[in-house]
Amino acid sequence: MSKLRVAVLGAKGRIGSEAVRAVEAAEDMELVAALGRGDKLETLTETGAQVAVELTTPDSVMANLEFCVGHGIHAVVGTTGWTDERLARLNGWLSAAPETGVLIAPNFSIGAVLNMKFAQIAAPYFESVEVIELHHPKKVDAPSGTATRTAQLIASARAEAGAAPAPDATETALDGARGADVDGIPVHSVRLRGLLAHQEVLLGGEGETLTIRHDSLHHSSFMPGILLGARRVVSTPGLTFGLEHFLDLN
Ligand SMILES: NC(=O)C1=CN([C@@H]2O[C@H](COP(=O)(O)OP(=O)(O)OC[C@H]3O[C@@H](n4cnc5c(N)ncnc54)[C@H](OP(=O)(O)O)[C@@H]3O)[C@@H](O)[C@H]2O)C=CC1
Ligand SMILES: O=C(O)C1=N[C@H](C(=O)O)C[C@H](O)C1
Repeated sequence: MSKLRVAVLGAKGRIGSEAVRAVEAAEDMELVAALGRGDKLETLTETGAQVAVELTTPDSVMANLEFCVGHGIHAVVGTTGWTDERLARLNGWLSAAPETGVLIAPNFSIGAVLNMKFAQIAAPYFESVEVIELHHPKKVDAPSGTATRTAQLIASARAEAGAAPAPDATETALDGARGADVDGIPVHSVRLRGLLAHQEVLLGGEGETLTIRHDSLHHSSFMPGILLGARRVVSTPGLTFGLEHFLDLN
């Protein structure tokens, strides 16, 4: 059986360098390109890449995806910074390339995907819900893509169930004291040396609390999800948002 031809974009970065090693170690894959900033995207077509694993930065991801989709190269994307406007642009490119697949995964680790799923299930049953994400201090953005997605999923689960908005402070002495507001859910970001990627969803009701916590302790936690994404995206045209769709969790 021929091997899946995979390229990594952002190959010198924290997660990209780990992805290079994971693809090289996968028996059913061949690493055909490992690109850093400034490297030519044409390498992807020259090397016959079938899947590009995109692990760069929010300022680079759109140009990379425009090239990939425009050349029929499937993409597995971990890079953050997704807005409705960016998703609409990506969907526009995909509509002109109906056989091409793109997976955007806010988080590739199974524990983080389950953290989001469990939070979604629990959210309607508690009066109060808040998200705390904790990351290494070199992380480029805040809040994390995972926390933003978690809050969106929580908010839609609560809206569907007809849950009332959580009670909140009527006054704050300092801006930011209640975190960022993502669809009505407070999201708090901690940046701390020694950490990698962590998230707590705190839920509170009458006389009880529930805490759903996940810890990524090493970038290896993201690798099975990236490899699964690469294997599945080639037969999944269009945009898939969230690894849970490839884990059949929905
Ligand atoms: N979905 C998930 O599970 C995960 C997602 N992430 C996300 O992945 C992204 C990268 O994170 P991280 O590895 O920590 O960041 P790093 O800054 O360590 O890595 C990003 C790398 O991409 C390079 N780069 C920038 N632009 C381009 C380009 N146009 N082509 C090729 N390479 C480029 C950077 O080069 P230079 O240094 O020269 O700018 C850098 O080497 C972030 O958005 C992060 O949030 C991270 C972990 C897990
Ligand atoms: O930058 C990181 O490190 C991570 N980024 C992703 C995010 O923003 O959610 C995934 C994970 O949290 C690690």
